[in-house]
Amino acid sequence: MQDTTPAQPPAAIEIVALTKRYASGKPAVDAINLRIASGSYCCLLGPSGCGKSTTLRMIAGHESVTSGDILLENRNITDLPAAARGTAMMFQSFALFPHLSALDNVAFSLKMKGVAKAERQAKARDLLERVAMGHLAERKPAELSGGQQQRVALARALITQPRVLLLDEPLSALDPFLRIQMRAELRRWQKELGLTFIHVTHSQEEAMALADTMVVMNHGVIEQVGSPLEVYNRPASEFVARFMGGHNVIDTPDGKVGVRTDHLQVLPQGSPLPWGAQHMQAVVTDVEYQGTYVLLGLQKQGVALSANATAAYSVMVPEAAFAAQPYEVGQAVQLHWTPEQAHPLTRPATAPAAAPAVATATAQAVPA
Ligand SMILES: Nc1ncnc2c1ncn2[C@@H]1O[C@H](COP(=O)(O)OP(=O)(O)OP(=O)(O)O)[C@@H](O)[C@H]1O
Repeated sequence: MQDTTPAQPPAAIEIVALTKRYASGKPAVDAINLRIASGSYCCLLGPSGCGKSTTLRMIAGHESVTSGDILLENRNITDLPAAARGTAMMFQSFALFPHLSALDNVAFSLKMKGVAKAERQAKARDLLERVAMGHLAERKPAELSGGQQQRVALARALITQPRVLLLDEPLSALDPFLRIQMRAELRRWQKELGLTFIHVTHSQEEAMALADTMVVMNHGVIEQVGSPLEVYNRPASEFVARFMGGHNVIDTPDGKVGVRTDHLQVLPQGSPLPWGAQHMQAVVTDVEYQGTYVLLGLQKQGVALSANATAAYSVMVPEAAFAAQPYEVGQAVQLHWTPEQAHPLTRPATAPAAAPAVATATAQAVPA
């Protein structure tokens, strides 16, 4: 019989039951399974201490593995030294040598390998040209802007011709404006080079902007793997819904559900509800003007409000709708939503993932 199963894109990295235990107690990374498609941009995302950097360092070979396996294009690299893996790492601070020119920084690893000066400098110059830094090749890092240093760091990582580029918070040293600009450059480089990028970040916004696939981690386990659209629209757990932001977690008789702040609707008390709508009574606790919309903070009716209490629910009301029907702090209202807009949150916030099948991180577009 013919096999009609769609072929999976080849995996650049496959992680099988990978565990890291630093000391007794809960592992920093707890038996995670993950498959990262070749040529994709994958972001490992999660709060501080969730195990994302440890995972990246184990892939890089900068951290030993307690148990489990790491495969790069079907080659088991778990116990190989970092330089023999086919990966390269780009760090948060770029880690450029301050006393070396951009050219010598890029050529450095070839020098360590004993490559002749003319050859290594030609390769380094070629890579600096590729990242539009050829004209600044003789400058020292201190004479370069943050964005230029990042380009040098990228060229330096690429000179070893890695199959997979690992990026540990590569944008966090940049100011907010430059961060957004360099984010776009990283994305463009990844597509142009056709390499697999694995990028660690704690920023939801950064991961959403960059990733083909987001891997959301918490307490050493993977909570969810999916495209930014899938993760944002269908958070799998209460943790993911709260961590991604823009969602309300609502207790219903059938369990907790997630409803986006722009999908939750508000009506004055006593107004007729749309047919089939699910609803609850609430009190307005905050009214914030945000330009194109007004953000209402609300609390379930009957819950005592203290001065420092944060709103339990948020609703985005378009500016024009708020002008037509304004709301005030202290006002009793009805919140409603359609069943289609409510996504069941299957797991409690801190429970470890159920025994996972190998989660697959697929590319949306795999450049040649
Ligand atoms: N060298 C180490 N020795 C002992 N514990 C460590 C070590 N490195 C990390 N840990 C612990 O392992 C857990 C995961 O750390 P990890 O650095 O991977 O988290 P992270 O998600 O990258 O956090 P951050 O965003 O703060 O860097 C944390 O509880 C951390 O304290």
